[in-house]
Amino acid sequence: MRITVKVGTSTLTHATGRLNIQRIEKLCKVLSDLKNAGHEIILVSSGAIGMGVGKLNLPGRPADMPGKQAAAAVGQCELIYTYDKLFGEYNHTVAQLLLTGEDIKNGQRSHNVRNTLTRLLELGALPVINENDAVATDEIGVENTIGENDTLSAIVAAAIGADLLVLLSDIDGLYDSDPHQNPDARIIPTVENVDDHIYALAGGTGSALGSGGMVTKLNAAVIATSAGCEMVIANGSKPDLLYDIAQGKPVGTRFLKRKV
Ligand SMILES: Nc1ncnc2c1ncn2[C@@H]1O[C@H](COP(=O)(O)OP(=O)(O)O)[C@@H](O)[C@H]1O
Ligand SMILES: N[C@@H](CCC(=O)OP(=O)(O)O)C(=O)O
Repeated sequence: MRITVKVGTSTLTHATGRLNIQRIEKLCKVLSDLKNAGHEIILVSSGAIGMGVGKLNLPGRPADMPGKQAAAAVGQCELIYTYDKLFGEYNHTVAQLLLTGEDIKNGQRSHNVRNTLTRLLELGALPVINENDAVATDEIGVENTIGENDTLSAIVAAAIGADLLVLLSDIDGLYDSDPHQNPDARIIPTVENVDDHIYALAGGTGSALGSGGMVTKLNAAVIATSAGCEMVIANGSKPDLLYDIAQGKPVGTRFLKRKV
């Protein structure tokens, strides 16, 4: 299977913004193993701004655009260095792609991105993708904000014909209301159609370092499932779940392919 995995900031970093070493080590180990088992893996990783916050010892996520861009420029270095090191331990070769909205929207450039990704997979490399936050302010999906990787990962999954998109978050899946607001919230195991009723369940981000919340994950589900790619939201604190998800076992929330 061709699997795109998106990992959110809250999975990769502690509340301080510093790298969660145990978490990222486990994630790289499982992804390496899935690759060894014959799956093609594309990783869309957030965390540049979060890690920049940690590395620059900032008190929190910057509110202004230049502050976010500077944090991203610092944090992206640490992020890709860490992936290169950890995947390298399992003999996997990492490739970095930093994309802007223009790279995805513009016909020729999106064609170039698709060609590059396809060739990297043919070569056995593991593409690690993030938005080019240091230069892009016109991010994908929403105007005047920076970096929204839920949508980016769905666009990538659709463009390269992935079979499965997994969004690893700080929560087990889509609930019938935000569990951080409502302790009685219940998880929804399967979604057949992302309609207004489903959108009405989604709230914003639950952490200081995350950015999208559930709404952007539902936008991603629409893009992925319309392109024939199933999508699963699962808890990134347990990377082992990826084994079950790849086998189609019930984990988190699975969004089924749209029927045509
Ligand atoms: N209906 C819902 N079900 C689950 N989580 C929800 C819901 N509505 C809002 N959320 C919030 O979305 C958060 C996950 O998104 P986000 O903060 O962007 O994290 P990440 O960076 O890991 O993607 C959850 O922690 C939760 O607080
Ligand atoms: N591109 C940004 C994060 C974008 C994003 O969508 O963040 P998140 O909600 O943590 O997945 C970064 O690397 O910091």
